[in-house]
Amino acid sequence: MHKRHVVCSRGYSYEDCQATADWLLAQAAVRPQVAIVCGSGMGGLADTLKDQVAFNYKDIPNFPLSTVPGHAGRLVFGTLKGRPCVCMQGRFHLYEGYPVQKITKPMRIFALLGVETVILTNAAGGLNQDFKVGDIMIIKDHLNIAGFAGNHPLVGPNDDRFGVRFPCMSDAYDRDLQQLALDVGQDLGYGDFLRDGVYCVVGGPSFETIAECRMLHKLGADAVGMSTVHETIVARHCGMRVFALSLITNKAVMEYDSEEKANHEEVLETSRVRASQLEKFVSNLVSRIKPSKLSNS
Ligand SMILES: O=P(O)(O)O[C@H]1O[C@H](CO)[C@@H](O)[C@H]1O
Ligand SMILES: Nc1nc2[nH]cnc2c(=O)[nH]1
Repeated sequence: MHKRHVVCSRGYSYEDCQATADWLLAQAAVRPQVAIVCGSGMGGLADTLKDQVAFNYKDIPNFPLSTVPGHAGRLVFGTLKGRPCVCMQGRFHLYEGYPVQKITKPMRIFALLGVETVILTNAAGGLNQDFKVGDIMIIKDHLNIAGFAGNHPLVGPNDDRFGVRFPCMSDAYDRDLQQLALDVGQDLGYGDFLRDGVYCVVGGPSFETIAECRMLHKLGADAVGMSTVHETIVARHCGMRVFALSLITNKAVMEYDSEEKANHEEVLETSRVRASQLEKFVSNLVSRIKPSKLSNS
């Protein structure tokens, strides 16, 4: 094989991830069981953690930097309803110019910190015509269009210490956690705006054309965004359970006579409106997740 075809693992290797995990373990006393990734405008989730120890991404060795408005760029350790957690206040996206291995590296670091469950949140455009702006969609499956073409986070040499070469993805989103989330949503009185569906990731940063929205909907997607799927794949590859949700921040434009135009300001505004309900939803969910091993934090 020619050299230029080899995906280099420098910067993303097991040893690189271990070095960052060791640095974090030396700085923070909390031993997180749950990791939470905040979607666009949802960084307030991290502020709900108690007894916080927080790091700016720029101060964490070998960590990427956040460049998107609504993604602060802080890793926050603390407890949520007594459960030790770590929260990414700001995630990384392909369109920021990072290789897919880099945007997913935090998942591997979380696994090495001892995290068992990852909760991924995102802002997404609603393709399902029954969805309304402000709905919360529990993700039951995904479409990884970029992955079909080879832009996949597990491309490159496989390190068996993380996981197997060919991981299964038919159980990517933990079914027990989906049911638990439905129960939590019902208990909180969120039934009217709680949905489930299929999330499709695109590369971005442009929002979709009308023809693209129609195509994605026909392919079976209920919501579209530019994140989450890569993180799910890497988290599952290294053995963590995944729960993911989309906040439907805007309706995908599907008609040529529509005056609607997708924009990031509307995305952030919808996140702001639903912020406190999302925070309640996630903290109640976290408090009801059963740890598979006892914590020593
Ligand atoms: O997926 P999150 O990080 O919530 O962000 C979503 O919102 C941004 C577009 O407004 C894109 O980055 C899209 O992926
Ligand atoms: N690709 C994409 N990402 C989003 N994030 C929030 N809304 C949207 C959307 O309509 N499309």
